[in-house]
Amino acid sequence: MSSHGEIHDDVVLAAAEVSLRLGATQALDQVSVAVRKGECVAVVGPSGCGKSTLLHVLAGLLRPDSGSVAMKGRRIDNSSDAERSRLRLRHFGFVFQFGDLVPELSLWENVALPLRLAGTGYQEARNAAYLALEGLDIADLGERRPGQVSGGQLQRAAIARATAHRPVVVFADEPTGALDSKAGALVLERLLDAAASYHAAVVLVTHDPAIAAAATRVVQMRDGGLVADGNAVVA
Ligand SMILES: Nc1ncnc2c1ncn2[C@@H]1O[C@H](COP(=O)(O)OP(=O)(O)OP(=O)(O)O)[C@@H](O)[C@H]1O
Repeated sequence: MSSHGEIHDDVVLAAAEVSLRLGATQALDQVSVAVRKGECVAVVGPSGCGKSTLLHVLAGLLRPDSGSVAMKGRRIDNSSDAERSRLRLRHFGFVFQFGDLVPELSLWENVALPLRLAGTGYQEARNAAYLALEGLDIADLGERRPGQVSGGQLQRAAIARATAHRPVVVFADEPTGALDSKAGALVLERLLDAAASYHAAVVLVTHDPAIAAAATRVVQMRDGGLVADGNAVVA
């Protein structure tokens, strides 16, 4: 039995005392954090404090040097690269600042891509993609390529792609960074709505206090460690 066995059922993702050295930097130092179903955890702190590294470790993109990461009580940090890729495709969604949609594919094909890679059939993936685009009010742009839509529409397509397969956790690293604050708040609202519609948890890295205020919980980092973990003041 892992050390996560006793954790409450609502915990979908838990890091226990994770440490990771990157080059000469102790990027993570004994960090423990649990993410519960349906909550939005904002990870904040000064540049270089380890926010993105924590997100990457929680998402199974990086392996910690020590400590453990578990999804729904099952260790993921010590599984093979192939297993972690499969897990990410099926159970996690990602939204990054500089959107990484494939330029040669239409928006709906981009949204369907994680589903197709996870083995979903063409028609089912297409339907799920259009449903997600519909939810973000851009179904009419489904046939366009990323180069043929605005920045805000691109962000919405990225949210559709991150949520169409109904992941357990959506990871967002500065998802609103390239937008002005009004557009940024709207994008975040859409992300939280999309996640809330099926109780997905959101782990959000941001340097923007206004964005963090929309989260249900704020985790503050400094020098690779957590310095605060508590409820956000909801504006
Ligand atoms: N591949 C790497 N090799 C060496 N050091 C790294 C590497 N990646 C990150 N670091 C260092 O690890 C620390 C944590 O980086 P990380 O990107 O997690 O910080 P962050 O809080 O997300 O920063 P920012 O807000 O500026 O994006 C930083 O000091 C960074 O310079």
